[in-house]
Amino acid sequence: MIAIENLVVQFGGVRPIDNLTATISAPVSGLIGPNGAGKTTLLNVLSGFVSPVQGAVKVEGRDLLALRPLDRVKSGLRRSFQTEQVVEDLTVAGNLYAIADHVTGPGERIEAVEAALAFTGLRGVADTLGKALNLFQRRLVELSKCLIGKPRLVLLDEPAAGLTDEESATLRELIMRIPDEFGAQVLLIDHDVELIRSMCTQTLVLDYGKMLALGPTEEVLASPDVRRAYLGEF
Ligand SMILES: Nc1ncnc2c1ncn2[C@@H]1O[C@H](COP(=O)(O)OP(=O)(O)OP(=O)(O)O)[C@@H](O)[C@H]1O
Repeated sequence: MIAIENLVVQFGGVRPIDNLTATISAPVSGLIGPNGAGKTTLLNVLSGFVSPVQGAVKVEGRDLLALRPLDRVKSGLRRSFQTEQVVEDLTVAGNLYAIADHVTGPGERIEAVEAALAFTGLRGVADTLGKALNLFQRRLVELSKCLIGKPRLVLLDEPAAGLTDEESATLRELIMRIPDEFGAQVLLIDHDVELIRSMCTQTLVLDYGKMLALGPTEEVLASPDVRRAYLGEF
């Protein structure tokens, strides 16, 4: 469970997060909102790239903001980026070991990498260099990285961007299995409202850094305020 209280992020005169209070508890939750709504900034606060000027965030009751970014990772926070961050000159397995070295004990790293490769179906390309991968494989590497060690909270920033419908469906099925198989909560940003509808039982909608709606996804997407913010896009 992620409990956000009175959170404010300020960049000069811009407030990408403007006094946000929200509790996100579903196993797979969505974070949506128009461009510039503050979605990525919120993920940046959770992962430690951005420090808020005010407010608190608790994850499973623990004060997240008191932890340094690496300690957040060690405590189970994982994150993927809009632009995937695969290291081109490392193999797929090498990319995963680079994470495992920080988050698993010496006796656990091989098992952790193998489990992630098996889950995402990347075992067959474990020895392939990052630069030889297609976009789908790169997105799967990103997801695999999030599953190394003992993830507790997985933050995904547009994980299916640029994928075909078929690839997106495969990725979606994998993400939906994460809570049961890895015991982690998932929070994902996406502009594809149908993807959010099909995956997320709970959705938070941001608009200009404020909460526009939070609740069961179907109810949230039916809200006139939310539909207005999207200017009839869905
Ligand atoms: N480092 C920064 N310095 C100044 N302003 C920033 C910075 N990062 C983000 N912003 C501004 O904060 C606001 C929210 O940006 P953010 O990237 O969080 O939105 P978003 O909802 O993720 O948008 P998108 O859907 O386009 O990715 C925008 O107005 C953006 O220009």
